[in-house]
Amino acid sequence: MAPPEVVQLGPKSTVLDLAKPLTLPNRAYVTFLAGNGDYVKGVVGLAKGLRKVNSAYPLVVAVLPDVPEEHRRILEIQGCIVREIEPVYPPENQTQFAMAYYVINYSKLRIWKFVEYSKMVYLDGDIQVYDNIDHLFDLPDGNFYAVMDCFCEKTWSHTPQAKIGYCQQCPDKVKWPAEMGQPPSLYFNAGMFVFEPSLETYENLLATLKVTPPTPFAEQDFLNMFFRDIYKPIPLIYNLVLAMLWRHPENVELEKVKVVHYCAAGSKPWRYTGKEDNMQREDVKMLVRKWWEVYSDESLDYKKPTVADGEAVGPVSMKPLLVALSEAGAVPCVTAPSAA
Ligand SMILES: O=c1ccn([C@@H]2O[C@H](COP(=O)(O)OP(=O)(O)O)[C@@H](O)[C@H]2O)c(=O)[nH]1
Ligand SMILES: OC[C@H]1O[C@H](O[C@@H]2[C@@H](O)[C@H](O)[C@@H](O)[C@H](O)[C@@H]2O)[C@H](O)[C@@H](O)[C@H]1O
Repeated sequence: MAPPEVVQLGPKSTVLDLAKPLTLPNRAYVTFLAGNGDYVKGVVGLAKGLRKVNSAYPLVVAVLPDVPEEHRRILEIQGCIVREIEPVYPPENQTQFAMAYYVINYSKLRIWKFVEYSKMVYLDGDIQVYDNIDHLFDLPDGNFYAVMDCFCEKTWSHTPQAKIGYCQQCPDKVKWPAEMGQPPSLYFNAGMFVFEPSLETYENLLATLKVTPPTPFAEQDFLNMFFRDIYKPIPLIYNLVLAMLWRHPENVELEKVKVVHYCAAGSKPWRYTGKEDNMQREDVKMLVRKWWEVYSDESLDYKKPTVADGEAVGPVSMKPLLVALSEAGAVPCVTAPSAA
């Protein structure tokens, strides 16, 4: 079976027509925060990680009403743009089909309403960015970009693919049997994706959800169904689902990974105890330490820029404009982030 076509990210080449007015691209990273628990630490870490890699775009945090004012203030002090959203619940009396813990994740769908942005990169709060990924915003419009997930963890034991040992990460190891029909469509992890906010898409998402019974992986299953025709896999360096380290080490070149997703049981750095399966692995312990190095680094705390600093006042950086101008040869070179 031919390996899935994974979008390759080549060097950026933008020719700018200076005759046209230069406008800052309205782009942003976005994450989702629910509850009054400790996920706020994950989001603070993400905000500091994006700053450490000189991301040109702000971080929007979509918060549910149950996120306390104190947590919202912490995020604003870290330069985040905090936006309250209403929860999204799947059809009544059917939520027992979704893993209860995931039902709240349907609320992620509200970010399609953020139409003041033309392109956004969604990142879960348990994700950390260790290398600049701004070039993802330049991927062609009209598609949904995300990294393929893995079906091998126990959380997938309910699925036909897990029952026969099939995984899209190694489709030739256990081939999908012809008698079971077509293999499952390529399936992405919904902890990270590149998308274009749109009211039309948003309305369509909610209308479709109303007639779609929940399934175990909640909004992740739903988004995979909804975007299956325009889903384009991108390399796993943009969302290393931690279990890939022990499930498919042959697919992982850890030194090239730009984004780490601490989604394996016990791997959330801010509550790490090392007691769960695989949590004593040297690579896991190194990645948890790496997360804490960013989270604890006070030099990465947000410092409100002033006009005197030559930066825009507020969380929007001048970098996109400077990069654009330098590519047009209009100002001394400001290097755009390297492509993957
Ligand atoms: O109590 C919660 C549970 C989830 N989340 C948000 O929803 C995302 C997805 O949930 P989780 O990380 O638990 O899913 P995983 O990727 O670990 O399966 C988190 O990263 C957070 O951004 C949250 O803010 N509070
Ligand atoms: O609500 C469903 C969630 O589904 C996904 O998490 C899963 C998935 O990655 C599995 O493959 C892992 O086995 C599992 O541990 C992990 O929790 C997304 O990361 C998360 O954002 C969210 O959409």
